[in-house]
Amino acid sequence: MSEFKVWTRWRPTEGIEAPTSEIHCQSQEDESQSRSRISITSPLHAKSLLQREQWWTSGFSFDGIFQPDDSNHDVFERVVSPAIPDVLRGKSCNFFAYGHSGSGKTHTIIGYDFEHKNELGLCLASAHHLAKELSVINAQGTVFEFGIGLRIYELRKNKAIDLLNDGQECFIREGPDGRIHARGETELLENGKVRVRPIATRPCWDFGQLQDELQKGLIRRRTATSSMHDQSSRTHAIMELEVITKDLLEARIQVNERQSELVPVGKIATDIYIEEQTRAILVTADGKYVSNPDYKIDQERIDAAETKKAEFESAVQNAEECETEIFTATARVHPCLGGKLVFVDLAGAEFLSTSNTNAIKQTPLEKQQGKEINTDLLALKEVIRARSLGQSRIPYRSSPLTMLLREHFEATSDTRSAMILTVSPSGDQFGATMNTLKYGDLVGLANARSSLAPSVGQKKGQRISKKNQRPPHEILI
Ligand SMILES: Nc1ncnc2c1ncn2[C@@H]1O[C@H](COP(=O)(O)OP(=O)(O)OP(=O)(O)O)[C@@H](O)[C@H]1O
Repeated sequence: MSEFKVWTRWRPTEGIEAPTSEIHCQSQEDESQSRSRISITSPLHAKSLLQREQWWTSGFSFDGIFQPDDSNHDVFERVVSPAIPDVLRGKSCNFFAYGHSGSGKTHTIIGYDFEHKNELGLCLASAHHLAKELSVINAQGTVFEFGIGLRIYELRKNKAIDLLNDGQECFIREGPDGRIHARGETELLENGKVRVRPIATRPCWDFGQLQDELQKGLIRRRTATSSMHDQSSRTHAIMELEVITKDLLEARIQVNERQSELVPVGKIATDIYIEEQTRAILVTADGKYVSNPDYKIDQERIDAAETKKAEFESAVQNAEECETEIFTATARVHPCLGGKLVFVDLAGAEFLSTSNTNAIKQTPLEKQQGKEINTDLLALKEVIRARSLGQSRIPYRSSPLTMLLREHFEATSDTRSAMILTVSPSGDQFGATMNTLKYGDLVGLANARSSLAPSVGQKKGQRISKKNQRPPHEILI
């Protein structure tokens, strides 16, 4: 069974945010389950809020709470570091950051200080750690050199924007094999060949190279101005780190080439079949379809086209087998090939609720975006819930986000994944902070089957944890 944890991270107040207007926060730990609940109260000056909007308490949904003085390194050590051995076993581990604009998602996932290793965000700290582990494996003199393949893309509606390939738009589709592919526009090549490129993978052979590529990709990340914030993250950004070798990347190029060659041949076979069937049918004056007595289907022509198509299908299959063989051969030396860390910076919490006070100011476009983001976030929660309940049917098809993440989720059996909710203690952000925590509460409760929480003080063995009694979030009860 895979493990999915939900963490909360409070960011410090910034210079202009007066400490007097901080959200009052308390946490309570259920030691039997090692889970915490959070209560927040709006600062007294927020008179504009309705009574029910001034106080909120969660269930025992959170696996841990990071305080404003916890460093990125502290977060990495507790959240991601335990997953690195899984990645080195060739597994996937997924990490989601969710929070409103300015709450600390970028600080948490990428970081702003690249000089001090303690301040690297989770993605870069993981890359640093992984690169070190791979260099140890490579130094053992194996015939394979392992590196990290980097992919960065963002999800806008039902399209993936490839940030390492000039922002190429990729369409998310389910293939005949039931797998989800994100592929670019169809390119027409010579000899009628057709090519559709997958999301680009940048091979990185050391940490410095990866850091450069990541920063270049993120510069392209779209941010848009909105009526609510100077800058708002309205898209989900996905960063994948995969253990690769040159041979693996080459084999994937070959699969893509063979698939490109198959497309026109497959189309010709389909066209010939349809043409023959159409000629063999007549439409009568009263609109009925009857067989055409003057035409005999040219079965030889259909068979010839199908035979050619089968040749090309077999070439695709051979190329796919070569890719599989690379995994088999590499696994004899080390199982790390294909291991992945996936970081998802989810679109902002300001778009979660359509009933919050900010929503009134939303433009029609922002409202539409809000609905789409809402669909994605709720679908994600349902997928996490269905997986934790061990259900046979997981609703991946409910949204483009879950379709796209399906492959990663499916590779996460018996591995560790987590969601980090980034929140601001600023009183002005109370509504957005509450929305973020509410979403984390839904995910956490859905995820923890047995932890439907009673109200405060109802259950023995629960007490306010001393370790959470740190400023600036004072204990109110
Ligand atoms: N835990 C933290 N410790 C110190 N500073 C932080 C922390 N979290 C956030 N900050 C600071 O707060 C500011 C906003 O953070 P950040 O840019 O990460 O927010 P964001 O959620 O990514 O916003 P957006 O969605 O608009 O891009 C930055 O100046 C960042 O350095």
